[in-house]
Amino acid sequence: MWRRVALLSPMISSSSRSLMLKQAASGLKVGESLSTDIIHPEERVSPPKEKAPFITFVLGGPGSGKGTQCEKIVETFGLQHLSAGDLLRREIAMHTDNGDMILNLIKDGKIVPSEVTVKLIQKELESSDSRKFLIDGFPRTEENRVAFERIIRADPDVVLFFDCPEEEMVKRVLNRNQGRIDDNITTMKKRLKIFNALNRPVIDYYKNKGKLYTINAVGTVDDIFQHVLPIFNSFEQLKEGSHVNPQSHLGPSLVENSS
Ligand SMILES: Nc1ncnc2c1ncn2[C@@H]1O[C@H](COP(=O)(O)OP(=O)(O)O)[C@@H](O)[C@H]1O
Ligand SMILES: Nc1ccn([C@H]2C[C@H](O)[C@@H](COP(=O)(O)OP(=O)(O)O)O2)c(=O)n1
Ligand SMILES: [Mg+2]
Repeated sequence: MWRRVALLSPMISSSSRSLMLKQAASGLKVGESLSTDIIHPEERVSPPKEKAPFITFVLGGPGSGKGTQCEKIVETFGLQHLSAGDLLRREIAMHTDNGDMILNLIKDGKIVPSEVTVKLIQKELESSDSRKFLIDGFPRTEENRVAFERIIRADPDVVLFFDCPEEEMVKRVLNRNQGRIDDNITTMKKRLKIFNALNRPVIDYYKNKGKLYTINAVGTVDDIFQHVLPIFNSFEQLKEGSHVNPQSHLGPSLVENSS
């Protein structure tokens, strides 16, 4: 579990980490007392080097098909899907302390404070046994992005951007039929404005870092997935343990890595 990865957990201070390591080295369980605090360099144990988890951010306007493509990626490559929107909607459904605040923001097409969303994502990451994640609908703002870096202390390996014309996104959202409070034309117009103002800078940020894969999100679900496949196929660590043997039907030239 991620919880065990001291390197990625800002909640474990370096001093308590070193205490835990000393205790592990001496055969004591965490929590049992240690008689001395002095440890000689030659006695130091290195922490086991766990590989950082593989993180994909999935970006795109409302209705661009993020959730739909995530389902297909999960089926093929076995990544764990974390939808920021689903996590927030779960807070509303569970009537948590933040539930009403989240409901009002979502109804109005606005973005929930980053701290709230990142903490929800953090809980999921830390309680998961998976080592590869699809974080869908996040980061939606530069503030989201910076909060993730500060709290989770990790960077994405891949950033997918499903590029879809507004007209098509509006059509899809109005036909989504999932009973969502924000699937109406008034909220959708607000969401598109916020997407253009706040999500575009995040997309540009990852483009400049060479991590952005822009995918034309118009076409059938299967056609679009054919453009997603080669991206994930190019990462060896995703092939191990994937649910099916992923076949790449397209050459990489059809995927635009906008670096
Ligand atoms: N390629 C596509 N063509 C037509 N409709 C699509 C396509 N991909 C998804 N949809 C539909 O559009 C709606 C929005 O898709 P969804 O995956 O929820 O988008 P997002 O998560 O980006 O908001 C859903 O009803 C979905 O079934
Ligand atoms: N990082 C995020 C993700 C979603 N939200 C809120 C605001 C969004 O309009 C809603 C719905 O997000 P969701 O990703 O489910 O929406 P779409 O699938 O793109 O239609 O949740 C947020 O405040 N911050
Ligand atoms: Mg979605």
